[in-house]
Amino acid sequence: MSSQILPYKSADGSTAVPQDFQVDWRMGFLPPQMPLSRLPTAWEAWEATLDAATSQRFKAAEQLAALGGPQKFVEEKKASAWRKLIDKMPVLSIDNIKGCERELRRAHLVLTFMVQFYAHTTPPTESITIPRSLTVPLLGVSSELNHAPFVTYSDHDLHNWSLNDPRGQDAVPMSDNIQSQLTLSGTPDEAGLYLVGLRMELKGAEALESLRLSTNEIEAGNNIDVDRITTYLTQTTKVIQELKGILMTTKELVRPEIFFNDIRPWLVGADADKWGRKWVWEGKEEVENSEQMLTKVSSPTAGQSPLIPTLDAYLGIEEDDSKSSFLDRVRVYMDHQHKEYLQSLRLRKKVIRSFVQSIAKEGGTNTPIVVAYNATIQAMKSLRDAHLVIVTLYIIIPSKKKARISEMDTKLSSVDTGPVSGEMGDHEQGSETNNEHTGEAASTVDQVPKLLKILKGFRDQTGQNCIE
Ligand code: HEM
Repeated sequence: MSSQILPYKSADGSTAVPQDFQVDWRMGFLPPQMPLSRLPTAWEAWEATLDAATSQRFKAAEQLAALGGPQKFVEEKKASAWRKLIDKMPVLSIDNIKGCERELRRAHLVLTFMVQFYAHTTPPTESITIPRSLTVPLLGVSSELNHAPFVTYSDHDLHNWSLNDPRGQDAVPMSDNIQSQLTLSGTPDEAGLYLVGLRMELKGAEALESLRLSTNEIEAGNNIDVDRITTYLTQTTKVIQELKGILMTTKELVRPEIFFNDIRPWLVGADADKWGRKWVWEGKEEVENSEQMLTKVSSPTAGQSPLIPTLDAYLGIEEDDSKSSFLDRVRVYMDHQHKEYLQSLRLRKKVIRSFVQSIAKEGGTNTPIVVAYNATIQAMKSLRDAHLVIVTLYIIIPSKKKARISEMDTKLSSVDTGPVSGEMGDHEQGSETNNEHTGEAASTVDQVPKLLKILKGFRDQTGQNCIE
């Protein structure tokens, strides 16, 4: 497949030719080549140990907290046996995959999934110590990739797919032919969750291309074809409307209670442990710059996708302080080329918007290009409306329900089944906002107004960018 790197201007506005920003005209932020489904045999120990975890369908400690009796005992025993395998696993060298992007991406996915299995099957009464066999290669791989040493949207979506029919790469529409490779919970709902992201990335690539072409034409500055740019904007609007439709298919593919109870607990960050434990990373001192890397350990979220912020940036949507600080927080989890690409667009002058504004000044807001631009802005606002519906269904309602149930349990029972005394106060790495990603019930219920305020703020601010 041919891959085209998008033209790029550096932050100071000078033209620069990127070596590789890994943005493909057809795949958008997905890699144009199918991600590896297995590492070479030298790293088979990792693949086999991950297989052992996925095939046993472990339950996370948070899920087990709701169980009792023999079932809980059996679950804890089988996960503990698996963790012992990891403890004994040798520290495999990554020297032979240095410089090999696909191998490094697969290694990052495999290692971060094993870290999540290891940490989240550790009973609440024990501390979480990620063994050297995972810490050292994970930090090494992350350093090579210049990526956070934690599971990110880039892992579970961008670099976690295969084609149902590899021969149908061109014959079958990609979005019908694509599926995710790995899940943590083993549920079809988790595969569905990742599929929605994959389909949005694929569809979104079409809008990125239209906006790139518009920007280039305006920047070139000679004989700008206003009708053509109007058409590009109309095409972009249509794509954004389709993105909304894809986002809403979450309701068909993912059951809210499965998301909240079975998927979410596996995706909780190291800075948001339910029992306030601080994760220990054994062997981290063996890897240069590990302390700095290990500050990037928050829960993954589709908010880490560069797609929507890149569309915002191309359209010149204003960022207030809240939006800027949100983007600054999530961009550290993006693939570094995507992060740089997004950053360059955010810092660049608003090429399309300024052009449309200048036409509106002369010709008024009924000019076709102004009408087309405003329709695109409205479509972005409407996409955010749909996202709010999803957040309400998948996080807000279930977290309120869970909080109600635990409140009733507390009233009914005098037995404390919660954290071991003394553990709660040790939440050193935590931050208020980190739980928002996965909707950690106990705290999210208190944070619901804040989360809604932020997301509604982003939605309303988008709408205010219509040219009047
Ligand atoms: C069940 C599905 C989803 C849930 C529960 C969900 C939840 C959330 C939450 C809680 C936030 C705000 C807090 C944070 O990330 O720290 C957020 C933000 C965001 N999410 Fe989602 N999300 C879902 C699917 C998606 C998908 C598929 C996309 C698109 C690729 C997406 C794009 C975004 C964006 C761009 C933001 C930043 C806010 C904005 O720009 O308006 N989300 N999401």
